[in-house]
Amino acid sequence: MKIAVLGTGYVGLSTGVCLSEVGHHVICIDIDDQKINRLRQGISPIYEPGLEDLLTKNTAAGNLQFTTSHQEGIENAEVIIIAVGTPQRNDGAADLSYLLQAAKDVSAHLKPDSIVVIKSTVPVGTNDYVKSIITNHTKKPFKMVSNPEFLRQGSAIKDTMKADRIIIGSEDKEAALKIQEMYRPLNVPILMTNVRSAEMIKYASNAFLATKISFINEIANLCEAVGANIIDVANGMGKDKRIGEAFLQAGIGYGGSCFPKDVKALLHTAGLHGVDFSLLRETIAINDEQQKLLFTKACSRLKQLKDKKIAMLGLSFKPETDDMREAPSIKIAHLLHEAEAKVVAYDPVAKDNAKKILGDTIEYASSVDQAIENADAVFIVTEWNEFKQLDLTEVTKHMKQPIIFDGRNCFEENKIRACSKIEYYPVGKPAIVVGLDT
Ligand SMILES: NC(=O)c1ccc[n+]([C@@H]2O[C@H](COP(=O)([O-])OP(=O)(O)OC[C@H]3O[C@@H](n4cnc5c(N)ncnc54)[C@H](O)[C@@H]3O)[C@@H](O)[C@H]2O)c1
Ligand SMILES: O=c1ccn([C@@H]2O[C@H](COP(=O)(O)OP(=O)(O)O[C@H]3O[C@H](CO)[C@@H](O)[C@H](O)[C@H]3O)[C@@H](O)[C@H]2O)c(=O)[nH]1
Repeated sequence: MKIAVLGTGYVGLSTGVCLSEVGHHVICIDIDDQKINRLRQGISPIYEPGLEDLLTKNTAAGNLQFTTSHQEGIENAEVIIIAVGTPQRNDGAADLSYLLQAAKDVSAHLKPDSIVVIKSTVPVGTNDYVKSIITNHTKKPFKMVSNPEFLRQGSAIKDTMKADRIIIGSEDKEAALKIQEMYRPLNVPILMTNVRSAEMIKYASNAFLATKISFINEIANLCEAVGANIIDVANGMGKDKRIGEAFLQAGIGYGGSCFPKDVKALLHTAGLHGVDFSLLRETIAINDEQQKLLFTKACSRLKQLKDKKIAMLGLSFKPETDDMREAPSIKIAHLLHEAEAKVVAYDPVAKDNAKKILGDTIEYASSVDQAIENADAVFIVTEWNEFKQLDLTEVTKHMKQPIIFDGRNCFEENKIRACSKIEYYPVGKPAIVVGLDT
């Protein structure tokens, strides 16, 4: 099938690369010529495991092309997938300006009877709105399908190739069957719905997962207060199939380009329809507080943060990505900066993106060793494998005071107790102090 993808971000690029891998002819279009130039050279503009290999392989095989020309990309395509950004507006609603421009770009070059697929996350009713825009800009017949995306950053290729489900929402059976055909080689479950249900499934899924995280974080805070252990509690809860083990990792809150904005957008949609979705307000409020947890604990333990050296391990919003959008590290860095602490951060891949947001609010180390040298405390912000594998005896030896605030519960108790001197503060579990009087 000849497919055009608009937008070579996390979603568009992963989708384009995977559809080419299963034998389709894909042309990816972006307005960012620097991205397209890099992609043409086989260089991925984002850090995403496995992406570059498939990119190089399918470009060489002739299945995958890149262009900045909407005409070149769209005029021969049977299926046009829109995967442009829908960021958050100041009032919490989704900003649809990129999408509406993309719709105009599509209508200018549409081949008759092609199918326009909206993969971007869009509020209920947006597909109908986009359909009216395209109809107003072209006389050619076309069909529309809503096909929201559920991949996670850091595992985008795996999530696309082995998706739990694909949602195809359309009022046009022929168009839905064609998109089903497009995905058939992936051999994953496909669910057909109407357009508005498809749009809602995306927001409901993200809001549910975000709420699950806020719920487990509140349980973790309660565990600390009553002397329970969140790891055992989450494990015990997760064994119940009705609850499930996934997304019960307590920590310093959710971040990223999706949960924060999508929960707010759903709340905004509810408000527009007179529904008071107070649960979502609480999900957001709990998350905002949880992101301050390490800072609050450090203030209480160290009393005065002024001129203290804090080593921040991890900047990206989760491991295996260089994405800094809504990363908890941003709030933590600002709080520490306001308290006049000296922050030295290390992240295996997110340093360049972090610099664009945090500038010289913090210093950037090029290794864990450099960050922790002579530190008064370590904050573990992102659970990169590199950090989970650290030898805590070595780490604490190089610190001024062996104090670790672990926002992602990276270490087993025996590893901590093997240290001769350490103060270790996890989330939702009792602190561990070895070899020190506190
Ligand atoms: N990032 C994720 O993990 C994820 C997962 C599922 C769904 N989503 C949703 O998918 C959508 C895209 O997210 P993303 O993270 O990939 O975005 P992104 O910001 O990484 O990429 C969007 C790309 O679209 C390009 N673009 C903008 N207007 C264009 C146009 N008119 N023609 C061609 N290209 C254009 C931009 O230059 C940019 O490269 C959003 O709606 C998001 O909510 C994201
Ligand atoms: O048990 C958990 C799981 C996740 N997180 C945090 O939640 C955030 C989001 O993580 P994750 O969902 O793994 O990454 P995303 O790439 O943001 O993916 C989410 O957002 C995407 C965009 O809509 C959806 O497609 C995915 O299905 C959805 O999981 C991160 O900050 C994680 O640290 C936790 O704190 N505890």
